[in-house]
Amino acid sequence: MSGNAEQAARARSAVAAYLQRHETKSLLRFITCGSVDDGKSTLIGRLLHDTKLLLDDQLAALEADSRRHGTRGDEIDFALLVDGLAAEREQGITIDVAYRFFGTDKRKFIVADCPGHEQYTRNMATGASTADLAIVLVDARKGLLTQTRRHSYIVSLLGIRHVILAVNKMDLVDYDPEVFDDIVTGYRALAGQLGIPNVTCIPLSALKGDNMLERSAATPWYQGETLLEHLESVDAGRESGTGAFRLPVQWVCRPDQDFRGFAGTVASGPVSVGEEIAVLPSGQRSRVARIVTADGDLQRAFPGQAVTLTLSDEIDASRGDVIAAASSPPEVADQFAVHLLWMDEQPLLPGRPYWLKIGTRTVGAQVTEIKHKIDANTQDQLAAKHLELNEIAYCNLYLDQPIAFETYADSRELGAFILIDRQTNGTVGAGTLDFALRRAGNIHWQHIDVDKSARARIKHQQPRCLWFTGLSGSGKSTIANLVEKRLLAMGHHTYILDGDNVRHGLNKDLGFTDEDRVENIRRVAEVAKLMVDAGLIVLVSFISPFRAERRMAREMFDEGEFQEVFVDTPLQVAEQRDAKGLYAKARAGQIRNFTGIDSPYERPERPEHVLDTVAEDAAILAERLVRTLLPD
Ligand SMILES: Nc1ncnc2c1ncn2[C@@H]1O[C@H](COP(=O)(O)OS(=O)(=O)O)[C@@H](OP(=O)(O)O)[C@H]1O
Ligand SMILES: Nc1ncnc2c1ncn2[C@@H]1O[C@H](COP(=O)(O)OP(=O)(O)O)[C@@H](O)[C@H]1O
Repeated sequence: MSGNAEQAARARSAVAAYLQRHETKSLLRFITCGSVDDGKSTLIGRLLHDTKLLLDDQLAALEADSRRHGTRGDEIDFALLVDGLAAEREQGITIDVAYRFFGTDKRKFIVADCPGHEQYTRNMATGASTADLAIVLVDARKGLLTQTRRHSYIVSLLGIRHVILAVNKMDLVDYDPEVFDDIVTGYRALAGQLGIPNVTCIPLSALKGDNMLERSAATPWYQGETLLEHLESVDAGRESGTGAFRLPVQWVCRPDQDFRGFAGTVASGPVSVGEEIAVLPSGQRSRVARIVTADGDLQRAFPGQAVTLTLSDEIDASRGDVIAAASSPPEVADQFAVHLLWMDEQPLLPGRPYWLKIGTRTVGAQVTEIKHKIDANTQDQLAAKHLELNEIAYCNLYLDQPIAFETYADSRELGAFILIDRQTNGTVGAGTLDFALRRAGNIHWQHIDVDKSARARIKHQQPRCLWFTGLSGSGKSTIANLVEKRLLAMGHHTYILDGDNVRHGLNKDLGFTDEDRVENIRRVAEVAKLMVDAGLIVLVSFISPFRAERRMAREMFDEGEFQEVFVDTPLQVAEQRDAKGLYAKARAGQIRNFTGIDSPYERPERPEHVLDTVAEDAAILAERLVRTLLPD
């Protein structure tokens, strides 16, 4: 195991042991937002230390560390306690969130601490996604800053309804109530704009301990709760929308013929034996026969419990389905308006296929439109064609299959999703479902009696899509042209879709930015699919520079129907040929985003055919390709 993995495993078992010890107390998860300069680390460190429930070994390590590196003489430097951030690798992405846990007589706490740096929006979103409350820290001397606004926006976006505005370093402004009041007035206005319903403002000095655990004599004008009092007493439980039973199926347990159980964690509930349920998205109904757990059967199960349900009817449900109360099942849809936070170095391109994971379900997904991106610092809405790392946008999202869902306002389990890159399997985005754009049931697939094989039969051919990819001037059009002539001579019914031609009509609105190329390929792949459905042999001749879109095109077709033909001509050679004079123009800076010059070409990894145009003549390559495709 790597150091990180070991650290993560240790942290997990420590968390589990801790939670068990404090089982009967309610749990508050919170996040702290602010920077080290605001005194964030000192605040968390003091909370952990002064509640005296800091794990002993952590404390020992801290005292040793402080003596070695501390900046405060013999005093313990609380900042050291939280600055060692645990790097967590989640789906291939490094997220710096440190989780700390502590408890008092009244409550147990898990605090997520995220770096406050501007670039770390994604870390903050990760920490905030499970939190019930956020402490937003401001330095009394500086007041509200751009980052205060950014943090509060992300807090509101992720549905946190309780904020403590911790006005820190009051000792450095002589505990002046006017300073505090001004900051509070400004923040209440901001919270109002962002729709954060519950805000509690506390004047503090984390360093001196004022109003942390005990009321400070230095702020006689403050009558409210101390920070710890508030954390212990606030009722920040998330009311789930309907509170109706939901269980996303994690796996189907089938040890023998007689037992079939659906295992998962109850997302909302409760659920009882005998209760009528519906399985979504199929809509089949049944009743709960048994609620099985490792410690025996239950009559009733509650949110957070891991259970296996058996049903009284033979019903098909698989991983990713949702079992729900039949009286109020979640909706089913395949198009949504969403808020999306982009977390990858590679930009988000509308039309590019990703995997979407929601609850236990994974489906194909595309952002069909970016409505606008949102400046997290100002909440201004800006036009955007793509999204960069840490950008947030309001988008339309389309899924390959309908899913059971709830809006994020109603359920974090069934209303929050992540996007996963299909090549790298890394998490590239995270978002919340705002509402369904189209109920899956509204547009039906029209059944047509005459099908692809009937159409192909009268043409005496097997419909195919020959997908030629390669640099401009590599020889795609030349060879496709020769192949078509040859096929026609053999009596086949064909059609060529050539980039240059299609860009004069169907795709004349598109240029050569990455996002326009993605859309260019998406459209031509859809057209090619229709033509194959019509029974034709289609030759597509597009640069199609990105693997993701060629893969998307491939996945639209049946097995063996799609044949990728890589016209493998080195850039140097294509540039030398320069049949259209475009390379010369690109080198002279007259054309921007030219493939191979200042726009990438991703070589195919496993094409069905590779044509070496340097070694062989176009006619020979075309002839060989036809013979390979149609050996008789
Ligand atoms: N910036 C830039 N980059 C690449 N190509 C350019 C550009 N500007 C114009 N052209 C001409 O457009 C043709 C490529 O269009 P495609 O639709 O095949 O391109 S892509 O698949 O969307 O990348 C391409 O045709 P081919 O040379 O036949 O490939 C060029 O003639
Ligand atoms: N072996 C070869 N295969 C294909 N084209 C070749 C070959 N050798 C030279 N060429 C020349 O290269 C150019 C390729 O242009 P074109 O077919 O329009 O490329 P693309 O469609 O990939 O942009 C043509 O002028 C063609 O005559």
